[in-house]
Amino acid sequence: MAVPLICESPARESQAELLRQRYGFSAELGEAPCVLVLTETRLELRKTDEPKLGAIFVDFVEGAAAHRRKFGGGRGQAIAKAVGLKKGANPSVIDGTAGLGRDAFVLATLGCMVTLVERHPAVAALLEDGLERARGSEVDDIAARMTLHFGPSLDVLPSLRADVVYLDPMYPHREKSALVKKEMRIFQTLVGADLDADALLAAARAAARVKVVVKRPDYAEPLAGVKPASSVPTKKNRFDIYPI
Ligand SMILES: C[S@@+](CC[C@H](N)C(=O)[O-])C[C@H]1O[C@@H](n2cnc3c(N)ncnc32)[C@H](O)[C@@H]1O
Repeated sequence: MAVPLICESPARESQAELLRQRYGFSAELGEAPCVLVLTETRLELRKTDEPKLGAIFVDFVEGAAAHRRKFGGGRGQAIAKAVGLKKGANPSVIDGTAGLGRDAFVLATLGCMVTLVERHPAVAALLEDGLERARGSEVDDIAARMTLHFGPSLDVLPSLRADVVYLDPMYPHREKSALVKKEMRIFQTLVGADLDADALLAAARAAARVKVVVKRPDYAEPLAGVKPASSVPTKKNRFDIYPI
């Protein structure tokens, strides 16, 4: 079902129409579980039957992204260690499952050139909007290191090459953690589980010069059942490392 996109700002109706055409959004609200709303200032995703959950949007300038940029631990963070951000080394990275771009933003903040690949049209549109708002802001230089490709990684990866390919596919949540954070609930309604994720490992290996890094929940099997050479653990996840 096409995600509807409605426009709350008369001044931005032509931009809304451009987004509908580019990503195949519909102009009718219909009975879709989620709706994109173009407000005066940003693009938001809302869950239609649970409006109290609030909205999802991409914000690289303020909020959690700003907090992590300033106080997140820099190159000491597990993701930086996994990707191989040693002193002076800024590997190029393809993020093959970009989502809301949080991990990609962390890597770009630390100096990596990051190519983001996202196949879900609503998520790609949110990312595009977040990147646009980052331009000309205090994180302009970081946004300049991020390039977005809309499409499935299995199609896009063969034409790309980078030192590291990073993957973070959605993983079916355990029964008990079904009451995941409100944001995840909206996101899961929209995107669902990435049931074809296993196929990504081989495509990622073909595109990477140095290594593939896969983020997994700590309780999850390795991607495609392939044992990594090593892992960097965090509180709830781990980064599995596959050297080339
Ligand atoms: C768990 S989220 C990634 C979160 C991301 N690491 C972040 O920091 O915001 C997974 C995302 O990958 C996307 N995705 C999954 N498989 C993909 C594929 N084969 N090609 C492109 N995007 C994919 C999903 O649509 C979803 O948005």
